[in-house]
Amino acid sequence: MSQDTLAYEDALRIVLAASRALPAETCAMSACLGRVLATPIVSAMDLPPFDNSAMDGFALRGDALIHAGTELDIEGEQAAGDGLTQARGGAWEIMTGARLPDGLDRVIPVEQTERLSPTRIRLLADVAAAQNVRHAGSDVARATTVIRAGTTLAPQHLMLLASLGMAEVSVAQRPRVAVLCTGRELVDDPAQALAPGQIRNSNGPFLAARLPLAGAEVVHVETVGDDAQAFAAALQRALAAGARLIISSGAVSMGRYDFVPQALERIGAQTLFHKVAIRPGKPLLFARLPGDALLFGLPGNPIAVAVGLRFFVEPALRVMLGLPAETPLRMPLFNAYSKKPRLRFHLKSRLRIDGEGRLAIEVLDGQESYRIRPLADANAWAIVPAEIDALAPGSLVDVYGPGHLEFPIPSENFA
Ligand SMILES: Nc1nc2c(c(=O)[nH]1)N[C@H]1C(S)=C(S)[C@@H](COP(=O)(O)OP(=O)(O)OC[C@H]3O[C@@H](n4cnc5c(N)ncnc54)[C@H](O)[C@@H]3O)O[C@H]1N2
Ligand code: MOO
Repeated sequence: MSQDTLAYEDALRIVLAASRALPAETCAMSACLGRVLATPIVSAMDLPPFDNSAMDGFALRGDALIHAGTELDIEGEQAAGDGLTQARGGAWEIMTGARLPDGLDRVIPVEQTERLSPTRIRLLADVAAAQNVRHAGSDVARATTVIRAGTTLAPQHLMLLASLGMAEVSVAQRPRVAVLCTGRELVDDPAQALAPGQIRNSNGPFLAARLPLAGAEVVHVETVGDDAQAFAAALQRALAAGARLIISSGAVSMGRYDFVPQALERIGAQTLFHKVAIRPGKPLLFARLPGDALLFGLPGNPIAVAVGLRFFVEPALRVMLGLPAETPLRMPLFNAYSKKPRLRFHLKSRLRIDGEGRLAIEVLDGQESYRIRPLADANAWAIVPAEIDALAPGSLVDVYGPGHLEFPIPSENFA
């Protein structure tokens, strides 16, 4: 390994140190799905807001257990939505969710009663105090923290926010990101026929699709030829569009047209590292641009782009969003695996379940960084550290989901 090739852990440390948490902004409840909460949600009210019935039945009161066989007059009716009602005993016909009339303390379900006349019932079961009553504040008490800062808001959080009547929340600003694909072989327009030597741009659509799932906002996407000047001009357009993070693909390796390092030097960027002891994606470059935007120069091979995004850009996005470092899952390996020493491998993998519902991780065939078909079959990444050369089936490996906000979803059974 050449001296300027960093271990992944050292490179990651540099990425994390260069990344800054973004300030919070206010977001309407209707638009906050998937955003990261910046300030904890503290309930300003009780949930339920009032004592109410868990059953359709009759609300009663008593100082002790009311015994089966007791007969009571029906004094009134309370349906969901009915407001304040004062009761002085007797039986009140009540519906599920209806506010318990003041003065009553328990509910007997209608099927445990016998109707003696239109105005009188007999109880067919004992009724204890508080039975079938959902008390005010029993789910959420006023002034308690109900959603922690750093939570990625999902529909179940919106259920809670809606119940609390919250119109807006404070969320971390989304990192604004630009995607620049380099290479004069690239064709963006699907309607354009490929000339000899040309290929379609697949990194651009991949990055533009993955970044929003990772919590970022894509503000600029551009394809540029193999030309340092054109690249520098595209960088300026990306910055003008508000990007604070720029992801480029290609032109960071050893070829004659691998101009990204020189272009960065020319605009006065500070290269923080170039080349990491990983596969794929070894020639990955990380720089700070004048004005403090960050640039990840991802190697052009499509799987190097996917790995660069998942294991370098996404950890930076987590810092910007105020999220802690990820903890990988530990999973038994389904198949044996061996690799080249001294490089950390990021493997296209599939989380699978066996007949008993046990999880295992299968390293897929076709790990070369130009092969995109296995990525389409993958639902996870397995990591084999630099110092390990071979693993037997059943060995535990670190597993990451397809994106830092996504849990890997196991695919069909082995059999
Ligand atoms: N002499 C050496 N050659 C290479 C080395 C090396 O160490 N010494 N490293 C190899 C590795 S590893 C990688 S990864 C690549 C990275 O190269 P670049 O970042 O300079 O990328 P390009 O040469 O521009 O492209 C590589 C490959 O990817 C295709 N590509 C590029 N952009 C796209 C896109 N937007 N969509 C689809 N495919 C794309 C491009 O056509 C090339 O096939 O260098 C190795 N070489
Ligand atoms: O690191 Mo490169 O991505 O192996 O092909």
